[in-house]
Amino acid sequence: MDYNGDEEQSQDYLFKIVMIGDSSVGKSNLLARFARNEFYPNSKATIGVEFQTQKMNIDGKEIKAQIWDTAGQERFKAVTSAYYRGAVGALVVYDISRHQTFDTIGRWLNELKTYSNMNVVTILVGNKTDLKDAREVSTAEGKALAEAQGLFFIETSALDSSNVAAAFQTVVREIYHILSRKVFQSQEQKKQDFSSLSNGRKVILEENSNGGNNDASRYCCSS
Ligand SMILES: Nc1nc2c(ncn2[C@@H]2O[C@H](COP(=O)(O)OP(=O)(O)OP(=O)(O)O)[C@@H](O)[C@H]2O)c(=O)[nH]1
Repeated sequence: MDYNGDEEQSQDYLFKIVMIGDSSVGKSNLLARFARNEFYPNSKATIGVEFQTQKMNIDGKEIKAQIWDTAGQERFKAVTSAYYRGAVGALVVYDISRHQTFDTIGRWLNELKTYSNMNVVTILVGNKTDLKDAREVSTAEGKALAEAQGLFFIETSALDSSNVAAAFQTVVREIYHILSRKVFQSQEQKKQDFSSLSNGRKVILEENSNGGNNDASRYCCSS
């Protein structure tokens, strides 16, 4: 086919997203609300690791988000490096009604930096906004930390559903846009390389749309 930049249309995208944050901030319930529209008022602490694959539509394109949830409690924590391996997005969650869960965000970000090997698209999530009277972390405080650390920011409630889908969509959309830019840039680069090689003659490139060795594949993991 002509090298027209459309070959990515036929690719499937699978993005690994990890959820981190202290115990009981609501990670499992955010995922349950997003993936199944469910909420558990008395959910138990996560033991080990769970994940859900969720189909999403971004810019008319079907994308699968493989969302990983692990225990915030140290004693239940699964093997850290395996949990982070291949992650391209992260939700770092705290509970707006417990300031101590906000104080540990720096530690979670350090862990993310240590174990993930590329620039992970990260959103800071202040959960439990339905607990208005018990709020201990202001929106301004959350926003300021996110800005200082270069993160996206959102406040959510898994209980009343507010902003839950938006939190996941923000991360997945940004990953998809970064990936699209990278694919576009590498295509432009290839075009330039070939036009200089062709010495002005017309060159038609054959591209294998399923070729694994491209920028897109680095953003994906196997299903
Ligand atoms: N009011 C309110 N409670 C919530 C919300 N999200 C979660 N909870 C409650 O908070 C508790 C802990 O929620 P989980 O989702 O299990 O928290 P977690 O972060 O996954 O906890 P670990 O598995 O221990 O890491 C449960 O009792 C939930 O019902 C929310 O948005 N609002």
